[in-house]
Amino acid sequence: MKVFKFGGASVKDAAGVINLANIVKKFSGEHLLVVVSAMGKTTNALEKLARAYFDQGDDMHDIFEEIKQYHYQIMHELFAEGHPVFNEVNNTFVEIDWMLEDEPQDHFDFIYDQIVSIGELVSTRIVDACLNQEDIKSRWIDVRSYIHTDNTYRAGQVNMEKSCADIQQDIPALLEKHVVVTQGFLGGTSENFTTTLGREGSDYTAAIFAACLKAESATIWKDVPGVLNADPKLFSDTVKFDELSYNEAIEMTYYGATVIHPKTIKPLQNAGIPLLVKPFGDANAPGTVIREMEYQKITKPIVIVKPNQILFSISAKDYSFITENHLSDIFGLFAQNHIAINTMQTSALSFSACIDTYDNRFEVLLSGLQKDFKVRYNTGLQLITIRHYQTGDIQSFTSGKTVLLEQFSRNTAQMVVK
Ligand SMILES: Nc1ncnc2c1ncn2[C@@H]1O[C@H](COP(=O)(O)OP(=O)(O)O)[C@@H](O)[C@H]1O
Ligand SMILES: N[C@@H](CC(=O)OP(=O)(O)O)C(=O)O
Repeated sequence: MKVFKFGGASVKDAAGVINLANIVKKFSGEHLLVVVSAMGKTTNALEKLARAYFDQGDDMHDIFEEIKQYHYQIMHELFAEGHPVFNEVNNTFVEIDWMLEDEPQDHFDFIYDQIVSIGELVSTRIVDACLNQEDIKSRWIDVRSYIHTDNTYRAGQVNMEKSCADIQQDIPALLEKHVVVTQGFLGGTSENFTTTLGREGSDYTAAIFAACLKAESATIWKDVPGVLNADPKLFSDTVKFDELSYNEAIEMTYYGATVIHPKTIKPLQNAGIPLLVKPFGDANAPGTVIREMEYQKITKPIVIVKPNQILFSISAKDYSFITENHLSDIFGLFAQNHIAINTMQTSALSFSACIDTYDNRFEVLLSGLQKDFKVRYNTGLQLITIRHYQTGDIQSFTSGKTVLLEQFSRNTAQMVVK
């Protein structure tokens, strides 16, 4: 069997949904499980809705209306009046309408997950209905009954053992007769609440299903020809990799290459399943195969630009050295606030750490650090990572920018720049 994952860009309009159905048709002899994300930029819009509801903003009904109209427009292009999918989608939207009628009682992350998750619940109803309309026998399943997480809302931690047990129990029989369609990015807690796995987490969902079902491969269909040496939205002279080792792919995604969610590779590597990254605009194109490779010679540097970075400089208040005890306290605070460090450096008197811009967690971390340390920080920075660099490469990426921190290992150069 194979697992396919279609992201927001591939189902951003009615033509995208039809294109998905045509790709699935090409694989009609195969057992297929299809993971789908929310349509287009729906998750961003739902994030705005969650924030507006939590803050009781005047615009919350307008934001939701726009989300509904976007989906209805696509549905009207795909289905005749009275098709049962209109009811299914309405029922999902109505749950949020009811929620918006009352004032928020729960914490933001919980509310976020209950609202944002409808993007995938609705997109999969539409894809499932379209496949059936195109004479592909499709079956919609609710992923929240299969991907079991703890209750860390917005960053659900997956219980692989429990998830795999349920996936293995039910899905193979369904695949005998149907293309199975399910939601990326979502999970369910033991109390039956909805969680999300972190932004862009649908790739990870596909990897979990592939690993549990011992798939022959997982394919993520993208708006790019495959994995390139840099983001084509930022650089014009990119080259595609025909093949990439799991190791290189993990390093790229860890440093911020957004083409694949960072958690995707591990379950696939552990199960020895290749990950194919292919263009949804040309289903016959080879794309990139990510697999186990003893050695890979990379001749063109890989460049990853991570925006919205904050650089901390932390020093003791009494001018003492940064000791291992200080470091232990500092790392403890980062861990308590679930904040990952993207790159770091120590000197005699200070410890520097570069992190993503998280909404409210940054303030909590800052006030924790300020109790015992002198803290300075810069926001709005970029972290540039260059893998397999030549010395001459660095200058071209930093010219005209102020370099606030730089670090070089044999393979990897990193610069935090303004
Ligand atoms: N190294 C890279 N190779 C290819 N694409 C990249 C790379 N780094 C970043 N990207 C970006 O990833 C995008 C595809 O991922 P994404 O937008 O998350 O797709 P989807 O939401 O449809 O799954 C591309 O449009 C491209 O801008
Ligand atoms: N819809 C979610 C999950 C996801 O993975 O989306 P995409 O596949 O479009 O990146 C998000 O935007 O974060």
